[in-house]
Amino acid sequence: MHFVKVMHSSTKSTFKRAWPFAFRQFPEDYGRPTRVAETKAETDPSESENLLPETAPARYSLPGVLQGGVSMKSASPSHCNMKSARGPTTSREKVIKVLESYHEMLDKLLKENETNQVRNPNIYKDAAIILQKQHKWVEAAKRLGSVPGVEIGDKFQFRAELCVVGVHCQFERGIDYMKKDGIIVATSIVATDRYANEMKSSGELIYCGEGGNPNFKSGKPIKDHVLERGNLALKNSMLQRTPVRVILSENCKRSKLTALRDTPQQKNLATSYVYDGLYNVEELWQERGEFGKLVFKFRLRRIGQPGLIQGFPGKHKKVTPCKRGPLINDISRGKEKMPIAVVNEIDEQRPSLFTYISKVTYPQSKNRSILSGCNCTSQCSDYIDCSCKVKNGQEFPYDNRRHLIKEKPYVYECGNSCKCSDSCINRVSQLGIQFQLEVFKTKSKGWGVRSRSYIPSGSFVCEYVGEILSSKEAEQRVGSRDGYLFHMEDNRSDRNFKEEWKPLGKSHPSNFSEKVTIDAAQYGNVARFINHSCSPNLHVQKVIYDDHEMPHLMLFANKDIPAWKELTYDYKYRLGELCHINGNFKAKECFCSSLKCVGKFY
Ligand SMILES: C[S@@+](CC[C@H](N)C(=O)[O-])C[C@H]1O[C@@H](n2cnc3c(N)ncnc32)[C@H](O)[C@@H]1O
Repeated sequence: MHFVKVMHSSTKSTFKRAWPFAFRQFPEDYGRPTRVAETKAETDPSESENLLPETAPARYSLPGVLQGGVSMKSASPSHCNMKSARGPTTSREKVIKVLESYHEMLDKLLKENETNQVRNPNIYKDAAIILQKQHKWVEAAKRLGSVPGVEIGDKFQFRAELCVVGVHCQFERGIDYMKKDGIIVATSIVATDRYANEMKSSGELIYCGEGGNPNFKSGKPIKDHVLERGNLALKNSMLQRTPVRVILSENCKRSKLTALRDTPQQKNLATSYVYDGLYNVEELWQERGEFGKLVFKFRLRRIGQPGLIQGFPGKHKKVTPCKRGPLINDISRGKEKMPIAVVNEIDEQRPSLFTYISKVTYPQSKNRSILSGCNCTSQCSDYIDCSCKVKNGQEFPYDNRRHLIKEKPYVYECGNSCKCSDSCINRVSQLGIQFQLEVFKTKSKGWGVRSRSYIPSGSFVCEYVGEILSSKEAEQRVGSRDGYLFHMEDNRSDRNFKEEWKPLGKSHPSNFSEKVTIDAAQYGNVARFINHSCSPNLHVQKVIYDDHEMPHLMLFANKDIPAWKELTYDYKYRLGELCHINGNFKAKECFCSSLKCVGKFY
């Protein structure tokens, strides 16, 4: 069990509070987080971004009792002629009226904007703000519970429409909140498919908290989520048992009319928002997100209401390709920096048992002196004569983004005996896995591996880790577990390799003459699940960085790899001479489905 402390300060005093957070290790489940057993709600200092005043007392609508009594499911003005001759009287009519006003204002602003050279990206928000200033929004204050006149299934075209009808009064933030009895509680959330939100068919929503998201334009660093603002409000909603309105968003084709005014990028895709009713927050926990930082996850369950919409509306593929939750949250059991989930959408099978190890234990070198480290005191890139650079053929193998520049017989990274700093440009693969990998069940190749995020070409992905076997031991194991054997040939007799050592004015120590095999059947890491492909997106690079001479087998991306694409390498790398060791090594039918597939692999 371990504890994560989340600190925040109070507005009234400077006292700081530590919030204990518990994760239980399930032997069969590799660390599913526990329910947070906290009973006291906490206050948040920063509420300046709330758009509506909080003067009115918190009002509840009983779950299931929706006001207005109108059965129409579209609140869009173009679909509704609910106006009374005397002006709007029912809540539903008020909602429709304000949406009409919003669209009129938007049309006006869009027309004015047509002549401008630079398009105003805030036009949708501006239209809503003008109406707010004219006191035309339906609600004068934020409220808890359902909004009179808005029905489950009502669809909205713009985020700003949610504000004018009072369903969700934040233009950009996913979580809206208000003060109730001195503490902040969530009023509504918008679950978009941009973040790792997941809708379960049972009316259960796993919602990713806010903050720390990447901003590629500003280059701001990605941070851990903090228990403040919306995240704190959702936690308080759980403790106070207050309902939260849920709005689901989907990407959809824009209407022809709107598309006429769109920029080319906007033309095809737009988002629409569907009100899905009231939910209770049941549980929260922290986990590593897509970018390796800690994120808050909230489990919300829909309160029994009519008009249930199951799941995100329309096609909703982007949230996660796996509709079922992970079978195992982290198969490495904390041994990697990032958890590695195991998912299976094909059947009920779990991966067979093995011991997860994150490092290969190499025998100690007899010839330490030759591979001694460099003397650079800060970054090796600052030194022309860095001895590690010389070893690499007078050039660093990695560029400034730490991407491998080209495949080489061997790469020499700075190691323990080097004097340079840990952030040296020549330490890359030894830092371990940097992308959120996932083990998943494939249709025809057993388990496979994919990344939850995009991997740029040249990035280090993972090491092939397992037990070190001598040739003799390997021979004995061929046949029984050849699927996990990786034979490492000593190609230091290669011409290229000899060339690399010329600048050092000596020949390479060759006491690594023995052929070595890595067996990942019983002891291994995520790489043991990576399948073969005849047109792979990874390649194997031998990397030396410790003061022993044996190379590490490092897998690098050999092309840009989109998120969720299966990671593969060509098994020719791992077999070398092994298939000739004995006749038990049989070719297997290849199911890689690449156009270049040769039908078989070893
Ligand atoms: C290192 S394991 C890869 C993980 C394996 N799929 C699993 O379920 O554990 C190698 C084995 O995966 C299967 N495999 C890998 N690539 C394949 C491919 N392209 N076509 C068919 N089977 C493949 C073969 O059974 C092979 O012996």
